[in-house]
Amino acid sequence: MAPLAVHLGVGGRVPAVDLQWILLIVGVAVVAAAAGFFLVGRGPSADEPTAPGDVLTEPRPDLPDRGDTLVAVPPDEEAPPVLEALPVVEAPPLKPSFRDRLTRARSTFSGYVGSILSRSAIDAESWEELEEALIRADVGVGPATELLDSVRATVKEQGLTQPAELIEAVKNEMKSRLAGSVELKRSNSPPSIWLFVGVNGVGKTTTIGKVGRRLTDEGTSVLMAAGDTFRAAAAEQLGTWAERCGAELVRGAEGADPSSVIFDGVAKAAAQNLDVVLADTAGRLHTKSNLMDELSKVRRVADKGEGSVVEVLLVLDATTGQNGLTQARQFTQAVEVTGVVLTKLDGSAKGGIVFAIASDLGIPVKLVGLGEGADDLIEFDAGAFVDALFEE
Ligand SMILES: Nc1nc2c(ncn2[C@@H]2O[C@H](COP(=O)(O)OP(=O)(O)OP(=O)(O)O)[C@@H](O)[C@H]2O)c(=O)[nH]1
Repeated sequence: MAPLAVHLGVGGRVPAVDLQWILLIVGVAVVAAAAGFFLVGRGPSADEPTAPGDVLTEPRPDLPDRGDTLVAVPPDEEAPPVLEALPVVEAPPLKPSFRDRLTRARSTFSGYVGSILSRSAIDAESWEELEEALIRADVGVGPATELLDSVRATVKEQGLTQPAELIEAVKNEMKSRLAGSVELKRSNSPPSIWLFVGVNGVGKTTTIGKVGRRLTDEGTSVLMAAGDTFRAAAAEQLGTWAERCGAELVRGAEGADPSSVIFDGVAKAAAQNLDVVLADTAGRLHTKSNLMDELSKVRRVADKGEGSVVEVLLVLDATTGQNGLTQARQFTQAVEVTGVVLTKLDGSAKGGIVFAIASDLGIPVKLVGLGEGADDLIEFDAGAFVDALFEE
């Protein structure tokens, strides 16, 4: 090797023979380090964070689960290609449930139920608390007394002594009083006409929108007839719902005769072979006899053409409590009401009105509004409703 002089620092010199040794040692060290890297495991240790692209056997709680299938790969197999991001599929909206939306109504009941359950036996106070809970929930004095009389008879007959048994007996009695068909009828000769009636602002137009959405989603063809010619914005509102769900719309000029608008709607639906006509009517005070007469006329005229009126749905606002019962009585006299739609139950502590309607008028509650959204309408389910009221 030719003698070389290498400068170290400012003035140091290293002899050529020493330099060869240094190069040899450095070379060996590099080779040893590289071998160590490959031998001492390639994956991260259990407590090291995983790098992107790593494959896991367990889902990572810190990552959204996209449903990808992840497979463990032995350390010396070649890693699979990184998974392509899957397209995000939107989940269908969850149906609202009584359980989630009846928090206000439940809050009326839960204190009483807790107190009754905390006792060691059924005593006089248990009955008093039950009665108070029912009246505060707007079941009404008459229906509450009737209901508790039946429960007393059951308690005696079956020799019940435990508070939990008492609560179960009350729930069963409530469920049996509310049981009934919630099915919305269809006419044998289409179109089926469903008329929506009620006082101002109870949610008629919104309910028609929600019902239209449900029907069109299941493949039923729908026409919405804007029979609320009194409030201009109502027809606009209905038009928006119709557009959103792909329903036909018939509307008249402001102040037009609502009977003729609905009649035209039925005629158009018949001409186009549509299945259901959802007919809106203006909100009216049940105490105004001329307006109630107008409603009787709407009902008669709607039935004159093809198809027939198979549902007259009285829309009631659950937050008005016992007043809803007075409305129901008056509307039933003007038009034969076939079912009730109870709206705004999501914001009401007065869910008990359901019992008052069932026992006083024998009209079934068929639909329930649990919010303002298009999907916030469900069929009335007596079992789920009563269970939700009593949940602690
Ligand atoms: N929280 C809640 N709000 C509702 C529900 N149903 C309707 N609403 C609201 O109630 C208000 C009145 O609804 P509308 O559909 O305009 O009532 P209407 O009966 O057609 O009114 P009029 O045409 O004036 O008689 C609106 O703000 C709706 O969003 C429900 O189930 N829950």
